[in-house]
Amino acid sequence: MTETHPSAGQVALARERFFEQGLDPAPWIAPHISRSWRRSQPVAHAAPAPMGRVMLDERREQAMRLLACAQAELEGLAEHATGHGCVVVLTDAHGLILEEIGSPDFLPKAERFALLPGVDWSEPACGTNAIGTALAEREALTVLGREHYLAQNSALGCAAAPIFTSRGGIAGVLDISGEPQQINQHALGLVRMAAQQVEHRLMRSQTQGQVLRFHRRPALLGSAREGLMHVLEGQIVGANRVALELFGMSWEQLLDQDVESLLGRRWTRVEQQRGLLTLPDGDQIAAIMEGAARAEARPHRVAQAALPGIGCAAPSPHTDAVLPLLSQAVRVLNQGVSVLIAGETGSGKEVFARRLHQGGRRSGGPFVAVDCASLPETLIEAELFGYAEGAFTGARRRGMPGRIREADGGLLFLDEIAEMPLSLQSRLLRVLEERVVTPLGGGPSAAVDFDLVCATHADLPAMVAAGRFRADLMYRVAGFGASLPALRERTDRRELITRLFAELGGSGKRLQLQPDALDALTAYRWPGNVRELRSVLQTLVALADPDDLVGLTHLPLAVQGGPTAIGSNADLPGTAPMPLATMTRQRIDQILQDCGFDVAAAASRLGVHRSTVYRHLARQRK
Ligand SMILES: Nc1ncnc2c1ncn2[C@@H]1O[C@H](COP(=O)(O)OP(=O)(O)OP(=O)(O)O)[C@@H](O)[C@H]1O
Repeated sequence: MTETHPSAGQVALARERFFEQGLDPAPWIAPHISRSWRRSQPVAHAAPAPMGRVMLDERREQAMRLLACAQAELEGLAEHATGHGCVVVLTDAHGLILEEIGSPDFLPKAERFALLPGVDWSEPACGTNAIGTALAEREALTVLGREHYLAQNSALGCAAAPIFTSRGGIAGVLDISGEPQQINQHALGLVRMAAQQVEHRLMRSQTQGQVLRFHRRPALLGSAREGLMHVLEGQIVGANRVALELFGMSWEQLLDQDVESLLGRRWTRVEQQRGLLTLPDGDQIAAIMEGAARAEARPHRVAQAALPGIGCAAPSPHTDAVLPLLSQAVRVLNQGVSVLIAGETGSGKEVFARRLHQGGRRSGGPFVAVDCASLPETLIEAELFGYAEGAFTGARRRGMPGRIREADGGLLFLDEIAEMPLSLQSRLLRVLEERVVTPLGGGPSAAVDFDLVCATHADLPAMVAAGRFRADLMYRVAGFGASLPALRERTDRRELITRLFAELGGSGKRLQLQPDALDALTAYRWPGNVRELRSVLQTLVALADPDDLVGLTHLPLAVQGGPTAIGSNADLPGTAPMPLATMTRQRIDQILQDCGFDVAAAASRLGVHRSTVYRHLARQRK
């Protein structure tokens, strides 16, 4: 984008035409600003508030790979920002600020503008601004002074660039903000280049298949300016923007193509091959095919301060036994098939759903999660399908679009789908078939397009047999079944424990998990699965002093060994295996009793959500 900036007078004129006379501001202002003002018209004028610490930590955790890969650029840009009285900001794919560093002079002002971690700077939340508008326009741009939609931001100047995923989605946004006069073409160039670097690192951190690297100038192979294609099982599953430019193709045209038909046979299934690649225009350029995620391409280590609670945030997907299932599920989801995730409580169903979203074709769209179990039956209909103005007593005056409409263009995650009331199942099925939602209380219907992922820990076929779940809906939602192993069944649990211990602060405090402790942690049955594991590890890290050796005696008694270790029969009466569900129910009852029926305490000991315990109690009452 080339930018010749309008003068302050021109912007003032454009504002008057648009805000006071309701006219098109276009002749006086950059086209992206006028498009954005029009999109921003429903935005409220209140200052956005930051989300709570716990929620923000969750969002950071979800963006772990982005944070790890962007750390070096954040630090590099911070040097420039500090020198110019500015701050650097990294957001996630939805415009939520994850990180902010920079000039101590500007940080207090940034706080006044709510330019803070945990604040949503998407266009729907804040109107025209560099972060939200770069997300909406999918390009690097500046928004200066009164070009901001909200007058309260008119003393701010920002340059932002989107960071693209290798499938054309958006992973996040890098932004430099300061006084408007500090933000110029140079700042824009810097964030644009930094975003390209982050994209390069994100792609080089792929762990499966091969990566083909190429450039017209062999000397630039290995730099962030090289073209990259990610090849998995003979198909092109990812590419960076340089590759698209060199091949003159869009992501839609390039992705999922057969690598042999595009590049010729010699580039398939060979690693460490150097040679000449023929571009569509006939030019031959230098290329290297290599195995994905070579050691030097690992994401940067994230500084402890940058990511509280997670020491070395770069996940180590080599140790992730769930990855093959995830990549299968992404493939089918990308073909429009619904995915049903099954697994015990705490086994990571929601985490899996979020990873599906991140890896899928709609990663740039919203991820909308609805927990069907936590909503009362009377509210779930309105929550899902929305309602028209004044549809029922207590309804918001202006109506509500509903979660299904919010998921348009993205992914709808229906957690605990088995808890969906029978009366609503047919309505949901109709929406899934017709892709049209009609709000409660009438009003116009809206077309919707989203990918669907559901989760359950119930036995859906048994519920169908018992007449509690519609068979047609089950077939519709369970196009592909992804069954997550319980933690005690995971073959990679030793590596997972080691990694999580490091990520949850163990590496930041330089703690060493002793072999006897690791053995006991690996042998424990983990009825609350990864959730329980995380809570035990977090406690261990919190209680340890820097440089401590963490041994067997530091572990909770239950984990130290004995009755609940894998392979022990202590949970089982006689030698007959007990169904898992019964075992889990008995354990919840036991812990509830131990805790004097304090649900919060029992949930924390079990390592599950309080809602899981409430659901368990509700089931007993039926
Ligand atoms: N692979 C993983 N790495 C790190 N943390 C994980 C992983 N999988 C799950 N967790 C953590 O475990 C906890 C439970 O995960 P999640 O909510 O996805 O489980 P669930 O199966 O949906 O649980 P429930 O059935 O109770 O809703 C969360 O804190 C999550 O961050």
